[in-house]
Amino acid sequence: MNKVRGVDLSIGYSPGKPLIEDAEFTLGPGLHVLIGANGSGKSTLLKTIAGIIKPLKGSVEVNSVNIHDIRRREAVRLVGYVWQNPFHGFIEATVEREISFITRMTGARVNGEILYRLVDMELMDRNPFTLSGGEARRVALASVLSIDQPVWLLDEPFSDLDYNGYLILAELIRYGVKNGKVIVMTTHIVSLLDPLEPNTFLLIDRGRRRLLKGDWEDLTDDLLLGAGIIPRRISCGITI
Ligand SMILES: Nc1ncnc2c1ncn2[C@@H]1O[C@H](COP(=O)(O)OP(=O)(O)OP(=O)(O)O)[C@@H](O)[C@H]1O
Repeated sequence: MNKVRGVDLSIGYSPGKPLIEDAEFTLGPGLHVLIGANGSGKSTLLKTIAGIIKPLKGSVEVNSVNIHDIRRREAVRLVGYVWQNPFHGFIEATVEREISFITRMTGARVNGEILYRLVDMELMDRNPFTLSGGEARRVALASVLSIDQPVWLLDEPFSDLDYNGYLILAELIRYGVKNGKVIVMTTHIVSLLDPLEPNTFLLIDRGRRRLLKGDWEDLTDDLLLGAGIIPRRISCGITI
């Protein structure tokens, strides 16, 4: 069974100023939604779980392996991390090379169904830096997730997508959950996630530098507003 564990985990960029302190969590197969105000540390936590940033304290275990103790190519085979701004990750001159980079790096096989669902083949010869926001998002998702890792970390994956893109990604997340993956994704719009019936939420309490975990059904507008996150009923408490 796939599993991500945070053990006595403190994260951030400066030992004197952690973003999250002493977190203990276990995430099993299913969809887990990471929420928090701007700058609270969502991307930093995903990058730490992916093995890209070292924790200030403690460790991250993915399927019982310390993600910071293994080689980069092994970590990438285990955890697919799709970054927040698609253009920040592009390095190749064509979409085709961008998508095949991960197989050249890891030697892992591509799951064609994931790839072809996300990317229109007509884009293959294009320069990735010339793509529209939604096209770039789908290429970025395909360039990481096409090797079908057991753990997927998605940083605001629905940004830039139109309704068709939303449905394709939603279907991919359902496929991942059905196949026992641990999926952690961030969002600022929790109502987009309700149709996917997430298992849990992880909420970063910025003031206390804590990571709170709960069942998705228990994520109320009061809790969201208290943490500075957009509530489901957007009219709550807004005065313009
Ligand atoms: N490389 C870095 N060095 C130093 N500080 C950083 C670095 N990257 C991010 N930060 C800071 O760490 C804090 C958390 O950033 P992070 O990107 O994890 O937040 P976030 O919750 O994902 O925010 P948002 O909702 O705005 O995307 C911010 O104050 C940010 O300025």
